[in-house]
Amino acid sequence: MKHLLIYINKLREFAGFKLYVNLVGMTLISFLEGIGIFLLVPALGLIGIFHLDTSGIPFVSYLVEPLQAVPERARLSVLLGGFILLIAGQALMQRKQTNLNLEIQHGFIRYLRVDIYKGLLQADWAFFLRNRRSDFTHVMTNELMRVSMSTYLALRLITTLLFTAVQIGFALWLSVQLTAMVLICGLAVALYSSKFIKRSKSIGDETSELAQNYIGGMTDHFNGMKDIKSNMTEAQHLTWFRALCEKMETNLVQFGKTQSASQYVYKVASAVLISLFVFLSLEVFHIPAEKLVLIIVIFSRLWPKFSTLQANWEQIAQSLPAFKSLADLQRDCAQARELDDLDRVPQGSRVRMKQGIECRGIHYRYDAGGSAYALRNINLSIPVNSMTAIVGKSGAGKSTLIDILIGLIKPEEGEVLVDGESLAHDDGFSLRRSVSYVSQDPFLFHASIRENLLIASPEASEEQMWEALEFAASAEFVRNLPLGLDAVLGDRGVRLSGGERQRIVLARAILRKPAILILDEATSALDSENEAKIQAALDRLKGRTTIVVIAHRLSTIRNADQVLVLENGQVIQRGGFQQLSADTKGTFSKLLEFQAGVHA
Ligand SMILES: Nc1ncnc2c1ncn2[C@@H]1O[C@H](COP(=O)(O)OP(=O)(O)OP(=O)(O)O)[C@@H](O)[C@H]1O
Repeated sequence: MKHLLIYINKLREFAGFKLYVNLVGMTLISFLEGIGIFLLVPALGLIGIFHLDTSGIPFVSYLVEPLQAVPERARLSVLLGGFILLIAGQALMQRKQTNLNLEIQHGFIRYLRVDIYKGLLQADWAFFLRNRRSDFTHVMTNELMRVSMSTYLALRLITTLLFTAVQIGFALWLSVQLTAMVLICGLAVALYSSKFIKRSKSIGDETSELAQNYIGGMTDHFNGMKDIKSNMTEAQHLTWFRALCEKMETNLVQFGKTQSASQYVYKVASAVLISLFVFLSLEVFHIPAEKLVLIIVIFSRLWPKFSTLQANWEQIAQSLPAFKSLADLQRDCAQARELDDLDRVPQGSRVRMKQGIECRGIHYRYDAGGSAYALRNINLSIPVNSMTAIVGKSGAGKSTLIDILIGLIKPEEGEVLVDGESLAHDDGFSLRRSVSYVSQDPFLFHASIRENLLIASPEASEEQMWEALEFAASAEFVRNLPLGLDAVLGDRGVRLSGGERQRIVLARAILRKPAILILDEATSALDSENEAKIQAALDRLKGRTTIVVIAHRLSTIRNADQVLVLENGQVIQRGGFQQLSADTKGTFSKLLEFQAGVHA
């Protein structure tokens, strides 16, 4: 419930005045709808179609008596004309209100989408390390739709309640005894039906879990389609998918059945109640026929409202887990927020490094309570415009060190300094803005090469793009593509070879004119010829840009000014390439020897 209130409040914040207009409109329409029928029966009686005495009925006689001033022959036409006007007015209001409804509902969905996406973008990298990506997709699609629909439904529920209260007021005016009796019966049915609400909530929990598994599974399967096809595990995946779909089907059918069961209870109760009601009115309370007709009219309109209230409430109860998922995600994003004002980021300043970057006493654990340190007491310096190579076995901590260097994750102990100054909050971003980072698993969008390049530097000219492609030894193959720069790459660049992908990503990194270029295994998929070309290009960059390279293939770092050897999260050796190769007892020369043996 707490979470439902949060989103009702958000809807109020988003829609403001429009929402109140809409709520009043909804109540008014229900009221007019009720009044039309409410007046028609006694009015027909008044003009002599029925023999009803309306003088004793409050409100009704007051409203329809002016009809008596109309000549008798014209009464029916005037009455029906008035009825048409009332309904037409109500239909017009309904149309306006439906349009306003649409605007508010879809606007609210857009508002939530942007709000959540913005929250995710503002969160730090550690947050993404802790969470499964497909869960974000799940929350932003299934759960968000359930939340926006049910928030709105909750507001409609309030207007239905209002309308119901007005109707009850009329009914009480007409007969306290009979109204009290109907209310007590209604309450008894509502109490009995509370089990349907509980059941809806637990079905909703399962709906959320199944939808989460569905999106998670789909994402994994489509990302791993090459593995599925090459290992021929299609049948196992189909079995998993079929079982999940069956559970989803059962879950939705169960919810539908719960709703129809509660509607059934209301329908049966309504028949029993009306019969009892008519019997008591005529046989016990001796209520006049015209009052009885009115009360029947009122309750025949009121009772469906009770069952609508029940159905809406079940729908909301079924969505409560979605409210919780959305609220939890927004809360977690807010707790992990590193960027306050997203719109400021692109215009932010870049660092002008004069001396270099330094790490002092850095410690880092992925699991804060655990004993495994990914980095332990790291002390190093990276001089400006030099080339530093970081080497070490798999799992030594190389990528973690890079993440700390560029401020993606914060060290548990120790600090990173730029030109001797600790990275204060905003300076951390100015450093990141000055870095071009090519990761082990570079990312290309399903768009043209041009769009992929421009995402890094929207202002770049055609000439600059070709220069960058030339640098990354990719100009030739791009020129040979039928559409050149406008060739579309496919999901994550799937239409290119691994080496071609790496070269495009490298070109994108260079196009940004970074102060610091970080290459994490960025040339691992290249053949010797293209790797040599990139080596030459990096050599030309030396002295103008600070370059940090992580490489398993040690031949690629021959020209590095400094080599840092990591093992178990610690720097165990440092020095120039030749110096470390000459130290025959050191780890570096052993790594070199091993690679020479492998490649011999
Ligand atoms: N997201 C993560 N959550 C938990 N532990 C992690 C995570 N990423 C890395 N680690 C652990 O931290 C340690 C250092 O990992 P890191 O990726 O920095 O090594 P690496 O030297 O870059 O390895 P590789 O050469 O294989 O890429 C490893 O023990 C790894 O298992």
